[in-house]
Amino acid sequence: MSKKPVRVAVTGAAGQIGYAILFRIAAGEMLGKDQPVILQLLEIPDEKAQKALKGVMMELQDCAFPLLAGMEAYADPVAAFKDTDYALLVGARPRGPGMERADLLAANAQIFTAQGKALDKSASRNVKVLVVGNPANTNAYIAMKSAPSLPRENFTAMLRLDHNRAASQIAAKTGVAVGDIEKLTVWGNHSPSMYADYRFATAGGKSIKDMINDQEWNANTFLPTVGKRGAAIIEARGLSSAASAANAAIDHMRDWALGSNGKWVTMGIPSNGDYGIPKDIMFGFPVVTSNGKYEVVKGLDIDAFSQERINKTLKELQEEQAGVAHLL
Ligand SMILES: NC(=O)c1ccc[n+]([C@@H]2O[C@H](COP(=O)([O-])OP(=O)(O)OC[C@H]3O[C@@H](n4cnc5c(N)ncnc54)[C@H](O)[C@@H]3O)[C@@H](O)[C@H]2O)c1
Ligand SMILES: O=C(O)C[C@H](O)C(=O)O
Repeated sequence: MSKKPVRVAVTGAAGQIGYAILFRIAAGEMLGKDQPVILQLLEIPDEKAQKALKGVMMELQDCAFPLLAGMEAYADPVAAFKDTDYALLVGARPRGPGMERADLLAANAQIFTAQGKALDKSASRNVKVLVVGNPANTNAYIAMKSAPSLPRENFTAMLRLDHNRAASQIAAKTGVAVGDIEKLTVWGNHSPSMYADYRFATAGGKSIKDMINDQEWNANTFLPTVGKRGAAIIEARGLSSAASAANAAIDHMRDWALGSNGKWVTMGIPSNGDYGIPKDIMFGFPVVTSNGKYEVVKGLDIDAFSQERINKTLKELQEEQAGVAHLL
């Protein structure tokens, strides 16, 4: 017997990431090849954006995806999030060349307050929310705080792109297959302050740290490369990353919904106080997922270098949070 369709809301559905993600969701790459989906697509109430969204929907229709059980366009978040089981909050103002993420805070705070309230009002009580729109951690924090009747652990931010970028840089450095890398994580904010940590990582049971054995490369090449990758892509394309961001969002939601089979993945989640991160800070942590839930990997040793990096990214998040406190 075929499964009952689930509802997947995607905001910013006519944008770049929307165009890269919707077809993959409808093809079953996010929730499984046996899981029908109904897409609830939100765009701003603007004629051009709504028309572009209609065009994307025409293309989705033309794919004749067997798993696409329905789709609808919306301009109102309360309607778009009605009964939704998954919400991918992508729509936001993307950073352009030379623009700092902090500049985006105020503009995006309004969007995520309204969307948090809308989720609170109309989404499934079990909704899994992933915030992709930048600044992703703080936007996720705002949405969570604006949705007091939903469990706080339902709100997450995307650190998976940083995780995947880190894995690929390590694979290129060591020659191991990227798919063999395990126990990698990225702590903190989705910003250049994030701390990609390969101290526990292995490939084929061998320590990545021992293979690299070069702290100078870690501090002066690896971390800046991963941290500034988003800016490097903007510089190269004139547009922020889209296909790789969509891919990371699919990875994040798939692992959350279907489990990571014991493997570590990185998710931005509201802290429960682990590793000294104050409660509710939306922070990248190593997690293992199963049965639709995530568990922080506990008991990892934090050395002096790591603590310094974690403190730096935490401080940035606390400053971002303080910057929006008056809106909550
Ligand atoms: N977390 C990450 O790793 C990561 C990676 C890449 C991009 N991003 C961020 O994702 C966001 C989207 O990127 P993009 O390239 O798709 O941008 P885009 O400009 O191509 O598309 C964004 C879309 O969102 C829509 N939108 C804006 N406000 C909205 C609202 N309130 N409700 C619904 N829709 C709204 C816009 O009309 C637009 O169509 C940006 O904030 C970008 O910085 C995050
Ligand atoms: O930095 C950005 O605004 C783009 C995005 O967050 C990215 O990491 O590619």
